[in-house]
Amino acid sequence: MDKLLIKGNGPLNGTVRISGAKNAALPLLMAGLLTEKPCVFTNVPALRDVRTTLALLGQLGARVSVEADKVNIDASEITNLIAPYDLVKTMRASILVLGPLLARFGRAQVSLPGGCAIGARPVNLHLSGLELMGAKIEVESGYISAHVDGRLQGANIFMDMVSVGATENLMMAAVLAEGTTILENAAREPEIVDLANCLNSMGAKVSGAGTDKIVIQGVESLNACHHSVLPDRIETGTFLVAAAATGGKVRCEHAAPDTLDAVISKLKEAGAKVTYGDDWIELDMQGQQPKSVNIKTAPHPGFPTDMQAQFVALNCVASGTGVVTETIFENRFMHVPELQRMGASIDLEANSAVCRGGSKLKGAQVMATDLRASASLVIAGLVAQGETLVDRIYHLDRGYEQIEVKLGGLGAKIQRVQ
Ligand SMILES: CC(=O)N[C@H]1[C@@H](OP(=O)(O)OP(=O)(O)OC[C@H]2O[C@@H](n3ccc(=O)[nH]c3=O)[C@H](O)[C@@H]2O)O[C@H](CO)[C@@H](O)[C@@H]1O
Ligand SMILES: C=C(OP(=O)(O)O)C(=O)O
Repeated sequence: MDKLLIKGNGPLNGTVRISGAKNAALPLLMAGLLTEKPCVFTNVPALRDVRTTLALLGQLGARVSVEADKVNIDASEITNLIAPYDLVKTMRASILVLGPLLARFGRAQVSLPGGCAIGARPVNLHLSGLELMGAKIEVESGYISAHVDGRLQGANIFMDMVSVGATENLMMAAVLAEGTTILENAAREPEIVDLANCLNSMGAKVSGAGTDKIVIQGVESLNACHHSVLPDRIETGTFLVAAAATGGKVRCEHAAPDTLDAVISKLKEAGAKVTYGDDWIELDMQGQQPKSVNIKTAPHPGFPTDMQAQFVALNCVASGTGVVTETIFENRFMHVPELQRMGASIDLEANSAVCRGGSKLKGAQVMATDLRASASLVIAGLVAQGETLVDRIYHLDRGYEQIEVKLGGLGAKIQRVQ
């Protein structure tokens, strides 16, 4: 099993190219199921989750080809409407085939994703929304079986929690439904706007994406698409935090700074100089020790839960005490015991991590437990004295494209080992 070996060696410096966003690419690729016309996606990141998605689409009968960062999907001949446990268990976003398959073919069977390390992550909002659109749904033997007589029907759907995945699934179902669907209390993440833009380029009628009320007028069929995936705001934020933690200066290119307001504001509060243009962002820590910041995660435009672990690592080496509160997932502090193994001073109190800064971290063997927890251990390893060995980096490979190569380009001493 691959591991990362990191030798803490001072400030990161240089320029890094940001990849397309995992969380935009996965729903976009699933949207390829909505049409029999060819779909071409560019700026698709080379990630384990993307490979899983393409395997899933292939298993359903779609023809898929990949040339560098370009993915072609031809879903004209779907032969199978079952998303099996083996694939769904490795990637929860597999649930996003449900809306498109049901909308286009009137039935689908998808394995229940089940819980995962960061929380229970139920899919009740996905299912109740589809039921309001006329789907009959049964959950049996670990599978969701859904069917609809005729077409899905537009509906008024109020989601009592803000869910990115449910908003995406229901939006994809609604584009081919008969009549108008209104999604209220919708998630407002930039990846939802990217999906809506892509669907509209295929002939869908979606308005309001990026607000909490999305209105979708169903159409009978969708056209081909050619869409470039939004840059990854979480990958960008991770490199910026790594630069801040090491006292360095890093410029991220092919980025989307307008998706990073909450993160930029916290980096500035930590003492970093942050500058940006349309598609680049640069952080300069000017050799200074960062200051601890308080953070509370929230749905967009609040502070993203996917950046929480990286800021816990930053707070550990900053000056002062910072309180990091997680409000989205009930078990998203698994990086804390691993950071403690490296000498971090953190107390867990309910859903908050009280991070006492100023720790001199020491390299250790640590275990990645989920995607962003892994990123926080890598950041800690870059700052720690001596060698850090991060085990189980298959989590990291789900969401970061060649992180060791990109960090190496910024001067880090990091290598993938067996
Ligand atoms: C592939 C992808 O885009 N993943 C992102 C997506 O995950 P995902 O779409 O799974 O996350 P959600 O926004 O759905 O989850 C938010 C909260 O709602 C709860 N919930 C969700 C659905 C539901 O039917 N019932 C329910 O109770 C979840 O357990 C969680 O507590 O948004 C999360 C929150 O920004 C991010 O951390 C993930 O990186
Ligand atoms: C939690 C994440 O992803 P997923 O929803 O794919 O598990 C993440 O990207 O941090």
